[in-house]
Amino acid sequence: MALQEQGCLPLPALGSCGEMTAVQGTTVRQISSQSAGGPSSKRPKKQHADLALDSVTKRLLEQSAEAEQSFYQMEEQRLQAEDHRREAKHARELHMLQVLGQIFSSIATRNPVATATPNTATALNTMESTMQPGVPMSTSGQMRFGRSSHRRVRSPQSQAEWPSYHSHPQSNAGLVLERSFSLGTAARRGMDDILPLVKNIVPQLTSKKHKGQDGRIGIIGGCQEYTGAPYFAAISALKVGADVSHVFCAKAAATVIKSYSPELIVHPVLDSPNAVEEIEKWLPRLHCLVVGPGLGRDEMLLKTAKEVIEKSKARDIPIVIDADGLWLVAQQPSVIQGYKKGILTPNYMEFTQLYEAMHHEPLDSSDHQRSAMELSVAMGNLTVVLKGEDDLITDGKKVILCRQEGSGCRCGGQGDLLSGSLGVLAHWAYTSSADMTKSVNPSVVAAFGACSLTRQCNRQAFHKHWRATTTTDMIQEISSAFKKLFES
Ligand SMILES: NC(=O)C1=CN([C@@H]2O[C@H](COP(=O)(O)OP(=O)(O)OC[C@H]3O[C@@H](n4cnc5c(N)ncnc54)[C@H](OP(=O)(O)O)[C@@H]3O)[C@@H](O)[C@H]2O)[C@@H](O)CC1
Ligand SMILES: Nc1ncnc2c1ncn2[C@@H]1O[C@H](COP(=O)(O)OP(=O)(O)OP(=O)(O)O)[C@@H](O)[C@H]1O
Repeated sequence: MALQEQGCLPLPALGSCGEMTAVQGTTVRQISSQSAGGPSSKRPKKQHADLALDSVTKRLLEQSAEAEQSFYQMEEQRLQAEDHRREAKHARELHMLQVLGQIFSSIATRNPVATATPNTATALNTMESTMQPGVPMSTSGQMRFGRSSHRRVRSPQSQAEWPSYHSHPQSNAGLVLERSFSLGTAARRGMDDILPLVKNIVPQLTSKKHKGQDGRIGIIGGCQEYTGAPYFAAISALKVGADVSHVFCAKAAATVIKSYSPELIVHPVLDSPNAVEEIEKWLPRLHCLVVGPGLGRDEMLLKTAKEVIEKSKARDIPIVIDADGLWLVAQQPSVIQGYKKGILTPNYMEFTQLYEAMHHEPLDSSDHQRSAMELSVAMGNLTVVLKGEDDLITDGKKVILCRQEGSGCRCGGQGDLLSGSLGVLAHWAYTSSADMTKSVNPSVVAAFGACSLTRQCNRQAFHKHWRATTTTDMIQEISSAFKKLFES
């Protein structure tokens, strides 16, 4: 208004109105033709020109006001249309939720002792992918698929007990839902539920303990070709908080591994004729075994690894199997099949080999969760950690996703960091009371912790080193990543 009083036109109105520009053009022409007149007619012509200018300005102001008004009208109509569209979408989503609620209730009623079999799980996954979880239901952002469906279907008891999934038949049905939703928006919710359990298993640092009590970990691996992998696993175990880390490797690898770090205890025994006896001597002192990083595929080393696994099972310690150890399992599944404290950590390639070895048919790559559960069940409900864009953890009854943000840097050796860390966490999880893990499978809790930690290390190292990130850089981050995730 003030601008108009000063004779200035509102710019947006002028800019948005073609007619006005034309009027303005006329005005300019009129003014210039009038100012081209002779000196004798100066005064009357000037008065005439002033009058013309006044009327043109008035017209311009009127048109500007009209344009402004029509602009606001159009904007109001647009907003109304958007409101209608949003309301319709909201109503459709609500309807979908009601239908799903009914379906889930009927599943729970028809099958009160339902367990999360791969098939049910897959059916639910399919629904979930149709629902595109993660999309807010309303623009207010108050209601999201995972949470609202979850409220509708789970009984208060199962909700209170989650993630305890062995105790109550109804909680099993609720669990299936939890699982299906936990793969979407509530995957983060699932993470939120497991993370406190990982925190629970971390032992207190106290002056009352002696060396070794927080973990003595053994790594079976390291040969002529691969010295980095067992080192990464062993040093990661120490950095996570184990007190002692042993590496049982082939002679050719021992001096090299020792030279990387004085912290490690290195036994050059893996290719010696009495390898099993040499390693067996140490087993009573070990809390957990990690088999496979840098093991290679030499027949003799694999045979030794197999026998060491057998001896360790008899001692009831957790056994993490990674890398070439998984090759061994693919050849001879019985070596670990049915051993509840066994944890397999395949990457996708290793997973495919294992799956096909167990099922004698090609892997259906369209449903990783189902396949991972099937593999776990076929292995006797061993915990399987399928590493990838999301890490998928299952004991055949439930699937948990770890989506801790990592980075796009896939330097070799990250899996070794994971398996070494997992060794320590598995020891802590199995020596914690059931109360601490809320009766969740300790292997699952430990696996979730190790995956989160590895990914967080990857993220932190990547922030510092970008493309140059290596596993050594990630190992440097273990201390602060661990603190951030589990001690804050
Ligand atoms: N510094 C060291 O000492 C290190 C030693 N290490 C040790 O080396 C040993 C052998 O391990 P490994 O990495 O060569 O065997 P593995 O993982 O089967 O890859 C073989 C091929 O499979 C593929 N592939 C892999 N992942 C995939 C995926 N997600 N999705 C799809 N494809 C995938 C890919 O083939 P591509 O398709 O690229 O041709 C890859 O080349 C083992 O003992 C290990 O501990 C490592 O720990 C690294 C650090
Ligand atoms: N596409 C991905 N996006 C994000 N993180 C990933 C991705 N793939 C793997 N990771 C992470 O990297 C870690 C190691 O997985 P990876 O598949 O590299 O194992 P690996 O091949 O056995 O490793 P290694 O090189 O030690 O043999 C896992 O914790 C996983 O979370």
